[in-house]
Amino acid sequence: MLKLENITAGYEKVPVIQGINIEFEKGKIAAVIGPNGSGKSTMLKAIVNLCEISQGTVYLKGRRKEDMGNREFAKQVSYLSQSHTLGAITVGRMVLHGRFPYLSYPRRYSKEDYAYCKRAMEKVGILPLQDKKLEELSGGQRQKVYLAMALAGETDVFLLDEPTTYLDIHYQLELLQLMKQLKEEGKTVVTVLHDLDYAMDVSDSIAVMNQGKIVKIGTPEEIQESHVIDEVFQVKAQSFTDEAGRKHFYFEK
Ligand SMILES: Nc1ncnc2c1ncn2[C@@H]1O[C@H](COP(=O)(O)OP(=O)(O)OP(=O)(O)O)[C@@H](O)[C@H]1O
Repeated sequence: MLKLENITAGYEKVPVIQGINIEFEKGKIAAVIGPNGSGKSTMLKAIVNLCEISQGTVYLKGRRKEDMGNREFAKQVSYLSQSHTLGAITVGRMVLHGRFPYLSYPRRYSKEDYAYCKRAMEKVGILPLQDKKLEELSGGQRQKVYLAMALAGETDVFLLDEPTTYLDIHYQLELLQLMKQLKEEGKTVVTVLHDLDYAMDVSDSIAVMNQGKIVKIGTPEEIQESHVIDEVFQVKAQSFTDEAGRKHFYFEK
């Protein structure tokens, strides 16, 4: 579905990620894990033109990204950023931005656009907040607004950079459920996660990054067995299996 071939990318001509080769499949959830500064966000940003690609090619459904218009690409790939700018804008208007790639002259949102936004706000439980201004919301509520904006695009691919940030434990679990639901709908989900338990639980595959490179790609089981987590995070990972048969991690230095 989405393929990165030999991607080198960074900021102001300084490469941050190098030689990235990975394919994200339809109807699968891929988690990206790695230490702070290892290049996880940069990899997602490279896909959506938020940093400079100096080498390599991004393919979407077999087509080179540079052969597609930005708008066409944005109709198929949405991106939830780790950091957000705040404007004096209502929740409803913000979520409508997710429909931006679909706007054509005279740049008026259609009934369909409003319906998609309503559905997205319902999915993340923020419909009652739609007339509130973003600046009046808590961090977690805002995170849900940006998530709804990403969902409103009804794209085939979702790139989510640390989507659980600011969310309380209840909504973190709801978000994992939402990702699984997107997968059931045949969507491709790529998510940067710091919580390794969540990454193991939700994903079909895990890419481990360190110092700008992907050092391992595998199923959660393969990653668990490989000791790569110990190496890149410089910890000793221990695990136990709960009564429901789920494996949990804890770490020692
Ligand atoms: N806008 C930018 N301009 C210059 N350098 C940047 C910029 N954004 C990130 N970097 C650098 O790129 C490197 C990788 O950062 P990136 O945000 O991709 O890492 P990350 O793995 O997502 O980290 P974290 O887990 O802390 O979010 C870091 O050294 C960072 O300082």
